[in-house]
Amino acid sequence: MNQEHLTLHTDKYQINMMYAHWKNGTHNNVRVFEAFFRKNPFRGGYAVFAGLERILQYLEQLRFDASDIEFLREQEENYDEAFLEELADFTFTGTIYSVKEGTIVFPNVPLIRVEGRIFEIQLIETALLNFMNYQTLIATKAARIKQVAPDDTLLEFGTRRAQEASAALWGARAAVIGGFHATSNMLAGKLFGIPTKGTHAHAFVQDADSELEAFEAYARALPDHVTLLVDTYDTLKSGVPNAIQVGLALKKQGKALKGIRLDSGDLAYLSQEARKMLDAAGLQEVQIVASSDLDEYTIQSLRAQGARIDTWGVGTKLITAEDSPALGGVYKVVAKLEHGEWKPTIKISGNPEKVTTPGRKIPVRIINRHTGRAEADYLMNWDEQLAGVERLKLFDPIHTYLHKFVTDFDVIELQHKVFEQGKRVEKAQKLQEIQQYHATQIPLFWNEYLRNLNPERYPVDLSQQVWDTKMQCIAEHTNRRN
Ligand SMILES: Nc1ncnc2c1ncn2[C@@H]1O[C@H](COP(=O)(O)OP(=O)(O)OP(=O)(O)O)[C@@H](O)[C@H]1O
Ligand SMILES: O=P(O)(O)OC[C@H]1O[C@H](OP(=O)(O)OP(=O)(O)O)[C@H](O)[C@@H]1O
Ligand SMILES: O=C(O)c1cccnc1
Repeated sequence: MNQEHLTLHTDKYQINMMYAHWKNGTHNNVRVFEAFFRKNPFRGGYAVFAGLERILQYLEQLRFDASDIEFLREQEENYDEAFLEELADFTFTGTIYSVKEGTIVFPNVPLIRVEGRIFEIQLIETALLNFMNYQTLIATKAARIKQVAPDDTLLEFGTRRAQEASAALWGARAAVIGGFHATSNMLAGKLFGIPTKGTHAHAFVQDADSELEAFEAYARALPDHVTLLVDTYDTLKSGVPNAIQVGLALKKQGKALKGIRLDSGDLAYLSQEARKMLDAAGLQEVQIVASSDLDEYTIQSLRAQGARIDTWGVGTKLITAEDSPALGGVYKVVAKLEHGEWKPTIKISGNPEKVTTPGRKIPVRIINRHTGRAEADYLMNWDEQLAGVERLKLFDPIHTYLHKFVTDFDVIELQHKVFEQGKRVEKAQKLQEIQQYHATQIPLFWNEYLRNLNPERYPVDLSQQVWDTKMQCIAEHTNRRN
């Protein structure tokens, strides 16, 4: 995926702003933008950050080629030739700090901080949010599914229903970050090193003269990986008995039937009955795979009903994030470099939740040493220090009278440098390592913040300095208006 040319994968207004800055001589001004989201998806309590790898690949290839320049010339007669010449020499020279993929994250925590020339860092907003928002959404959905079936095998089956190819591929990768074990998408397997898995479709059964012949033919071809789809005609009267016949024949050859797949009907009842039939035939090792519009709700219900399902194939509802189809991540300017100093900048809104938090900030996670659990995320100014602080006041940034003190705590920095003056400084991490890292995040949080249904709001607090700066900025703007 390294070779994708996505420079014009941006909104026209970004290029218009670049042009207006260039025309007015402000294009070299250095600014800081932060990417964050305001509301958790799926009415949940958290999200799982993903999308960074694609953002880094995109930034590495960010050049306007001759056809891009020609297209811009055609699209906008106001663009000067000298501007287009400037674009021909464009490279990204900014510096970026980011949360690691797989990190459990919360609303209003800066996930990515981008610093550099406004000319460059304005351009990348659209693509950066596109990648972050989609992949974070899918990784989160996957994590929610993992939560209800932590010890079962989870297969990503969504490609045919995904919103086109990139979503299928990067969605499969995001699903693995959230805890899925394998994908049916072969290209995702090849590109990202994801294990691939597959059974067969109804078409293969319909193509043969009988279900049994289809099963036998399939087992002859792939004797080491036979999972048979048993619901084409009648699951319990035909599919399972035929699968058992093939399973017993494979056993005689010293091989084994790996599984059967249920794809319709009452999956709780059918899996229980199929389990009994397989066990009675001495095929205890045969696994039961289920698919059919599954998500965390159906899987949880099926498990509560005592379904005997070992492996879940999850497609549409995962890859399209069906019940929460977009994450509303935003990219906001928070500081300007003026005479060598970072000056905070704010966006005021009638909606208090949309007022931005100004300043070049560092997000940290406060871990209680006694419990080993996270107390809150804490946003502080880049030049603030927590080393030596013994008693830290945490207060709610909206209802400031709500506060607590923490005394014995560790501090985890959430962001690290991934791009430095235009050079990638973060190597691509193995996907399995990202998945493992994600898994190690879970015990850091009380279950009340992570549970799927009606979770508590995890505290994301501001340091006194950041809060004071915000109030000052609001006051300055209010005074200017009056
Ligand atoms: N025991 C169960 N409890 C709760 N939900 C179930 C149970 N069994 C199946 N489901 C879910 O109910 C839905 C059933 O879908 P639907 O009625 O469209 O048909 P189907 O049985 O899958 O058949 P077909 O695919 O032929 O349309 C699916 O989302 C499935 O995951
Ligand atoms: O249900 P999902 O979570 O999306 O999982 C993927 C679905 O894709 C296949 O169905 P197919 O395209 O053959 O159509 P179907 O819905 O009629 O089974 C498979 O049999 C699953 O049912
Ligand atoms: O391998 C399977 O069973 C599969 C793959 C994609 C979609 N549905 C099922």
